[in-house]
Amino acid sequence: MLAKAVPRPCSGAGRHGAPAARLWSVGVAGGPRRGGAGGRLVAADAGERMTGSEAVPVVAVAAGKQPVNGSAMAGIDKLVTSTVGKSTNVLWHDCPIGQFERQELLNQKGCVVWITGLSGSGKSTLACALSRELHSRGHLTYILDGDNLRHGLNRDLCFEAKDRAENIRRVGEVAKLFADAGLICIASLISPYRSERSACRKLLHNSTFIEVFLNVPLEVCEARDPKGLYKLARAGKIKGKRTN
Ligand SMILES: Nc1ncnc2c1ncn2[C@@H]1O[C@H](COP(=O)(O)OS(=O)(=O)O)[C@@H](OP(=O)(O)O)[C@H]1O
Ligand SMILES: Nc1ncnc2c1ncn2[C@@H]1O[C@H](COP(=O)(O)OP(=O)(O)O)[C@@H](O)[C@H]1O
Repeated sequence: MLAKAVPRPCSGAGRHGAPAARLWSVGVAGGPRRGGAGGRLVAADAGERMTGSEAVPVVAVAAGKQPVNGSAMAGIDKLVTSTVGKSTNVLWHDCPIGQFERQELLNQKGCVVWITGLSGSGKSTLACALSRELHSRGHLTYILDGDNLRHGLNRDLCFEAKDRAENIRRVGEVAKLFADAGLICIASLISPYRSERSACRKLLHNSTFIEVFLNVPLEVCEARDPKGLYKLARAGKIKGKRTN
């Protein structure tokens, strides 16, 4: 069923000429949907459109400038920016079209099916079969396959432990975005570290996270060895194929 939602602009919206103080309030850390590490900006009057001049303060604050009394920014009582990782002065922008509205549009719930297992255990095959089946039932899916992602997003990573951990972290973040978009996201990567998989599960606190372990014995995977990786590993020609 299609959503009843009328298209509305994103956060920080306000009627042209209206005092900016009406437009924003600092919201509710740990509110119902999501939030950054610090406080977050909530559109108090999000049904109205922001004009170019009103947009300046957000840009200015996002750039780390302080509001000045009597300036165009004087009406904004308080904008809270956060330091997140290596990024300073960043702001969380909310939009009235959120996960709920997108899910309504798609008539499905966003979630992540995370398939983990040894190389050759059948992750890609299962991901593809699941995607095909769900697609035939009218569900929108997207596969995040470890092999495929290493052709682009993760091409800078190798197979040392820290790179695998970063690989898993990035895929978790992308999976979170897909689930937030309302899709059924199927992630299929070796993801050998329990701690990293748990971190991904925690990231997905707004969506269902289903972990599927393909419990296929090493000997079976090695006998399949479709890419010849086990052979190379046994010959000492590649490293880092251990899981723990
Ligand atoms: N050590 C090493 N050297 C070379 N190639 C390797 C190595 N480990 C994995 N692979 C191949 O990379 C594919 C993707 O791995 P992943 O990103 O899923 O691995 S991980 O989650 O980061 O551990 C992975 O895909 P699958 O075989 O489909 O699992 C392998 O083909
Ligand atoms: N359930 C299964 N039974 C037997 N062979 C399988 C099964 N699933 C996958 N395979 C085969 O195993 C090999 C590895 O499968 P693949 O999906 O590429 O594994 P992974 O993505 O885990 O590396 C392929 O040749 C595939 O056809």
